[in-house]
Amino acid sequence: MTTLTSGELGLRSRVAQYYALAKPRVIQLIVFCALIGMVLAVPGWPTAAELLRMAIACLGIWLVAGAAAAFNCLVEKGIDSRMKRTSWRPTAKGELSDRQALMFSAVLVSVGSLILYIWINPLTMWLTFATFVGYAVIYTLVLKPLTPQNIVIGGASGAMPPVLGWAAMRGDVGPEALILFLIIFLWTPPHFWALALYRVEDYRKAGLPMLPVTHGNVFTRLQVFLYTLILFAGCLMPFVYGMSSWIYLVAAVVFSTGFCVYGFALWRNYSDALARRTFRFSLIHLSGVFAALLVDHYLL
Ligand code: HEM
Ligand SMILES: CC(C)=CCC/C(C)=C/CC/C(C)=C/COP(=O)(O)OP(=O)(O)O
Repeated sequence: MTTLTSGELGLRSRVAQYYALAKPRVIQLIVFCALIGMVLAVPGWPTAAELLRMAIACLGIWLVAGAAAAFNCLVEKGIDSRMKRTSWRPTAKGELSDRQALMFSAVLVSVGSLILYIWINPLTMWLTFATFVGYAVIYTLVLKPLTPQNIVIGGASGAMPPVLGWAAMRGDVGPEALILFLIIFLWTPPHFWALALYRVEDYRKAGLPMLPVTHGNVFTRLQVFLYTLILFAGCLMPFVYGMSSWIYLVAAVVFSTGFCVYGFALWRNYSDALARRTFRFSLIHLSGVFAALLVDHYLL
């Protein structure tokens, strides 16, 4: 067994702190959605060159998205330190200084943008950079402290990954990519408000105007349910438009029915535990729907 010196241990925990700043779990799903955009943009099985292009584009998007997350952690260190869920973040705890977080974000966004510009195409680079600005500046700095519709408007940034993926492979923005954008855009409010319902005290303490804080629990539950219904319709679009076949349709109906059932149950009979399960199901829903697009693309 090898024993680590205190220097090596220090380095490991430093790396872990920077890694945490990039919100790796959220970014994983973001990059997965971008990858599906790439997969659908290439008819049939990809060649080795296309696979390499997908890998490079995923890396570039991962880096820029990580930079956006790190910038968010820096700007919100005060808010994060007041919320139970986020008080552990290295920026909130003062383990990483403002300068370190800013440098980290600047390096990631620069390297990621350069990768996209040189090896993918300028359109993907600019769209990804606009997404960075949308989340890091418009959502985090302007919308989040301003209006309970913050996550609806800001959700446009989170919905961009399939568009970025499509642009990386085709060099344009096709209607198929916009349909995938619509799905994530409609998915974001029930995803976030389910969480905000059981974290309402955190948001109240932090002074953020999230919907359950400004409009209360009952109104937010109704919004979650209504959005799951519109999302159901949105998830049918890939089939209706002819991009996907019955395999996708079956999966989309099953996952979206599940989400509507959660939305309905939460609306009628609230508990924090059910809101937590609804939030967790939102992640299963989006991962499942996008995985179904992938399976459908290669099987039929
Ligand atoms: C404005 C849009 C969004 C907001 C406000 C939002 C908000 C949140 C929040 C507050 C959490 C933290 C949950 C926790 O710490 O317990 C979370 C988790 C998560 N979100 Fe979102 N989200 C948004 C968009 C997205 C998008 C577009 C994706 C992916 C495509 C995504 C994927 C995830 C994942 C995978 C987690 C779980 C992370 C974990 O387990 O640590 N979110 N989201
Ligand atoms: C370039 C590119 C593809 C960027 C993607 C943009 C991005 C990182 C979207 C993710 C959305 C997200 C992490 C929301 C968290 O909301 P929050 O900041 O309100 O959550 P918090 O309370 O956990 O900080």
